[in-house]
Amino acid sequence: MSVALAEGNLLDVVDYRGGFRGPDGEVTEVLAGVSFGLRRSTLTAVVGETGSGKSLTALSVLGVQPRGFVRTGGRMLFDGEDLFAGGPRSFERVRGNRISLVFQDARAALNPVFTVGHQLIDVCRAHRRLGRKEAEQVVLDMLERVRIPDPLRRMRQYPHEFSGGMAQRVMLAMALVSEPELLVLDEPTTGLDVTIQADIMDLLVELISSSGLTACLITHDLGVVAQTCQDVVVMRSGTVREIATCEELFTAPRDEYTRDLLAASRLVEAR
Ligand SMILES: Nc1ncnc2c1ncn2[C@@H]1O[C@H](COP(=O)(O)OP(=O)(O)OP(=O)(O)O)[C@@H](O)[C@H]1O
Repeated sequence: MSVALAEGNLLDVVDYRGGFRGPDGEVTEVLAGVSFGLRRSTLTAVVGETGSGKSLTALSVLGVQPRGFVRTGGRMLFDGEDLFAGGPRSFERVRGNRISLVFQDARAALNPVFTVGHQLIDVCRAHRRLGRKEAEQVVLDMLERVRIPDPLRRMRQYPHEFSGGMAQRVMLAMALVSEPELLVLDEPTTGLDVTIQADIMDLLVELISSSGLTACLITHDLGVVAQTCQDVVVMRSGTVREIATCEELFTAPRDEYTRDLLAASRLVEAR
């Protein structure tokens, strides 16, 4: 599926292709021409069955594809600049800075030997020119914004002292402390209790709308998509099957695969 580049998109993924090299040296394509755009200040969901290429696409936006992945074509236009054309340096310049990633396993992403405050302050100072005291204040404010109770005490604690939901809030704070323009969220609430998932999604929606962020949410949960997202990209087998506004997708899906996906999700809900 091809898309016209829309004026004003923060990110355009254009005919992005790639795969993994097998023992015979041949590349087996798992992304077979992915194209979609992210409108500014909009939350876009990327949905699709397991193995459809959602995570690989998301990781590629940050230039952190898994070892063995080979790009065979396509462009990644961030704010008009083709990140691939500039090589690894282009990705290094924007990663963690203008583009942040939150993924599923928050505690695995935190370093167990440093306090949470120490890690957040380090990230803050790596991306913003702030003195230690100023960075501490920014981190404290951010922990409040992600609704961590008693943030000053929490800053002195280690990751193992945080529950899964609280650790995910810390990851959100870490992603936001550099004031990114684009936030990529890869299954950010999978593995958490249902009520905590809902809390985190509420928080995300509030942060996104209050800060004008552009965000891309990879998820299996169509219920979450219906409640939170404005745009939806449906992927299957390394291709984009449908791009629609959330309203269009749920009321008048155009693609047969989208209709199957919606029907399967309703079956799960009905159980
Ligand atoms: N490191 C790897 N080595 C080989 N193949 C891989 C690797 N990572 C992903 N793949 C393959 O690439 C394809 C796309 O994977 P990807 O993780 O992007 O799917 P996904 O849509 O995010 O799935 P899920 O919803 O299960 O996370 C799959 O067929 C997967 O098996």
